[in-house]
Amino acid sequence: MNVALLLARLGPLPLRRLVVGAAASALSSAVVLAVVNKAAQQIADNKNDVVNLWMAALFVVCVLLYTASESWMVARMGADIEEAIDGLRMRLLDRLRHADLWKLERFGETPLFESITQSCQVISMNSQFLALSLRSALMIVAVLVYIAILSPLAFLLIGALMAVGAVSYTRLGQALNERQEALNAQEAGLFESVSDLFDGFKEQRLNSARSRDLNATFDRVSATTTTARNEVHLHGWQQFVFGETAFNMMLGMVVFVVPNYSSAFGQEVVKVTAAILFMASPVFGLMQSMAVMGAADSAAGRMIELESQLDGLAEPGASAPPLPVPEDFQEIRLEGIEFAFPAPAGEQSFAVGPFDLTIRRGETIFVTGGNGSGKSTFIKLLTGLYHPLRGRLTVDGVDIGPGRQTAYRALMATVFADFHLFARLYGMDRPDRAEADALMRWMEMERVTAVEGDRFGRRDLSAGQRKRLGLVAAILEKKPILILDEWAADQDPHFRLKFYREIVPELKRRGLTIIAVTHDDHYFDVADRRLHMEEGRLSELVVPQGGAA
Ligand SMILES: Nc1ncnc2c1ncn2[C@@H]1O[C@H](COP(=O)(O)OP(=O)(O)OP(=O)(O)O)[C@@H](O)[C@H]1O
Repeated sequence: MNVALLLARLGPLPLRRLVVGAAASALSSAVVLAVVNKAAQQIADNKNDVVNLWMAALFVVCVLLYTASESWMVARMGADIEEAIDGLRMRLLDRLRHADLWKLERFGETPLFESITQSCQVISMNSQFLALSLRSALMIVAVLVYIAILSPLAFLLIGALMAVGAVSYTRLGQALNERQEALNAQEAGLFESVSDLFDGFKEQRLNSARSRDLNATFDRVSATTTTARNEVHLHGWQQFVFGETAFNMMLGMVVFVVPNYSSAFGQEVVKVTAAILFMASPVFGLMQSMAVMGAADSAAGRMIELESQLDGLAEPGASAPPLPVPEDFQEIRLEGIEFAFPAPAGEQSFAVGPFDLTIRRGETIFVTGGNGSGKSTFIKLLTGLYHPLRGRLTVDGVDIGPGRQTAYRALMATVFADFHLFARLYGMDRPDRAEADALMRWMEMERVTAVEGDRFGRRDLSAGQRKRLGLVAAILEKKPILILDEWAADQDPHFRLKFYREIVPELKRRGLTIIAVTHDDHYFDVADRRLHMEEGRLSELVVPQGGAA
């Protein structure tokens, strides 16, 4: 039981509380049955309707005990399961924050997103059924014990019928689970197609052939999802009807089979029949909650499995004790650094390096090269986001091993080509108001939005405007190294000129080491050095002298 495993992570107390609550609830309601049967028999034996007040008092106590234990158990269980989900969700997010970029890219974000949002919801909505299942199961056991006391033969026959029924019911449940898994896979496909529609909305609106083709795919995926869902409903009902039939068979056995083998049974038949009817609520409750629990349980299983998968995505040496890297470094050196993307079968893998390079403090370095030549991959290696297959990275001769990765990355502020503008300026407590305003004016953004506290007032901006805010945030970080990947690609000619002729030189004057990937050959003269990438190989080219536009 994955939900129980999840609960067990909080320590033994929640599971103990669950068992105690379920046992108290089951026992008190079984005693209610025994008291009612006994009182009814007393009235029948005495042939009068005098009420036994002791019995009445015991009845009231048991009903109150049942109500209190049931309410307490479900409320506690809800709180405990929410705490367990919160703990697991935070562990998943923590592992995700510390995941290795390259491994994460290969893993893909869909299972993570699905698990952290939908699975938590499914567990949270259905987990109280674990308490109800346990209570129902214990109640069935208590009633069976009561039947055993009344008539051992009836108990044996009913017990045997229930055992056979339970095995068949579980088998039907397994078949249902397989169909549920198939449905989950179909729904994931549907989700992917809908994401495609959102992500490519403009493209499909402009091209009716593409739109029709996309619709045909929806049609197919939606139809197979519907068939899978129908299968699940059908098997769910078949399982339920089987359960009801087995229950009716028990009643029939009590009145049509047991009396043939026990002459004394005549005195207990009414009580046993009442006991079986009393079992209807826990039996059907158990059947229903098992079906619902299946979804919660497989969601919990997915989350637990994802947790261990995320363990596998951890950065090599992530647990090494953190070591410092000098902020006033003089040079970063790459020696024989190599990296390769594994290729699908039959295709050639893309490899970069070996890179042998020294970057001196305060230099402005442009990285140029054609599309797909490996510039972004080089930047990911330089920033320590990708780990080289071979080679070493040093800062002032100190190896950037696992323990120094965090301090090394902390030297850099970046605006990647696919950068994300965060909702808040995370990691910056209170950016200096005057400095932030001056930067907004420098980026010619003061009429568009402003830094308000620790966030930008607006984020619904054009690609070029968002890049300007990204640069404001990067400068506010006050890191000695600034890394920009095709920053100016989205800028208009006026601001592109300003960026290369004014902003970059001023940032260099302030002492920043700037490494910028660029295709803007009009401005290559701005750099101190130009590194050129071709098919994963880096060479240094001569920088042209002086330019005006
Ligand atoms: N996550 C990845 N998985 C597999 N291959 C990748 C991955 N990222 C990049 N590549 C491959 O590496 C090569 C270089 O990609 P990279 O993004 O470094 O090029 P680039 O020079 O920055 O290109 P552009 O100028 O178009 O941005 C590409 O051919 C691409 O197929």
